[in-house]
Amino acid sequence: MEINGDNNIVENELAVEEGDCEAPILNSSVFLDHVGEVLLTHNSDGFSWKPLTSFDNDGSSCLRIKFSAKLPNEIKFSDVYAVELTNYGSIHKVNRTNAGNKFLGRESLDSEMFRFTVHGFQKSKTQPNLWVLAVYTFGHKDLPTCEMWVNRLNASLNLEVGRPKNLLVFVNPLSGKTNGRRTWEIVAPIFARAKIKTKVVVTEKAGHAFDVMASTTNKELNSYDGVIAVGGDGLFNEILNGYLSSRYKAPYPPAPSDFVHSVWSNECSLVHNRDEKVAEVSDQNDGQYPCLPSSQHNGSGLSNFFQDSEFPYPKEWFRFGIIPAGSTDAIVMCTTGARDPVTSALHIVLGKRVCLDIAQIVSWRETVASKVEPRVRYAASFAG
Ligand SMILES: Nc1ncnc2c1ncn2[C@@H]1O[C@H](COP(=O)(O)OP(=O)(O)OP(=O)(O)O)[C@@H](O)[C@H]1O
Repeated sequence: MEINGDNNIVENELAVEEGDCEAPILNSSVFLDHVGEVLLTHNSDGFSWKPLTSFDNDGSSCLRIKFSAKLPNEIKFSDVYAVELTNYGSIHKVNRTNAGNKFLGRESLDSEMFRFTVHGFQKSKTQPNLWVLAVYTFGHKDLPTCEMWVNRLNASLNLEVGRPKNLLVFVNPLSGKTNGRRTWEIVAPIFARAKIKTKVVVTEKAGHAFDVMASTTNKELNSYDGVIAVGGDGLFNEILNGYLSSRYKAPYPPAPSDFVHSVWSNECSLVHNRDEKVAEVSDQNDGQYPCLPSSQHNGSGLSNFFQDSEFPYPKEWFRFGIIPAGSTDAIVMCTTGARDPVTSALHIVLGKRVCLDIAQIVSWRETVASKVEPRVRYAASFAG
């Protein structure tokens, strides 16, 4: 490790393995707010720091040690969502004084300097599914040093894959107890810091999000990395249904009349009440699907999904997110495991994802003109 006399950055070329094409490890002596002077090190997958002032060895006789030990001293880039230069200002340093006195072992000193801030999260100790914002502010007397760290850390963040850059956000102002707008105001700064562009649509009535999703052109939809619901389960389902209603091309299962006809012609055992149009397969056929007309049943139908030439599979994944503001929020309990808007926002900006199974539910209804028409709904399952 090298630190020059002025505490400026020194590239530690020796730390780079031969043939390693990653950026060389970078070390700097900087000040970490509320901790003091540290040696900050940029690694291949994150950064870490070590206090530069000596501490008592036993780790128990000085409050300062206890204080420092509470903080993590290594952060992975996968857990960081923004790095920014902050204004010139105070850094609180902790200076050890009265070393022999364990109750007076710390003194806080403020210094003015240039600063940069790293935004990440920490898991709550009591509820690991709950993520809380963590902010690390570093300071140095030279602006170029801070700028260099910001550039270097941002360059590493840019290598993180799967993070969204542009999102369509629906806010239901009436969700829960009219929580939607307030919830969005709480989490919007997280998206802004992460430099994620958001187009926000505040819904005006039931069905608004469905209509927007169904009528948005595929070209416009392609410009987004995903769609976020700030609301409850109802809003999420509306978005999902609006998205799929005009785009999903799977064939429907047979109408009850086709089903009954097919079953009779195949002489399958069936209990059928013509009046109620209910068909039930006997035990003998449990777990099979023998009575579907072959013309209508072509497996899952997934091969037809998104084969619309206007909607070529644009991205490997089109994502749906939910920031809970509703009255039950069952979906987030299955995804993040915490009914907390900040946790959800962090999952989204960091590009975390879970697989989503979609079930198509078709029910048949008879119209006034005695025509049987399908009524199609989609439901998401997060079982994985
Ligand atoms: N501006 C609006 N005015 C009235 N209804 C709306 C509006 N925006 C969305 N909705 C409808 O409100 C329904 C419920 O919304 P949401 O799921 O966000 O909140 P919620 O309080 O959790 O409700 P629920 O428990 O019924 O799901 C949605 O299905 C949607 O159709």
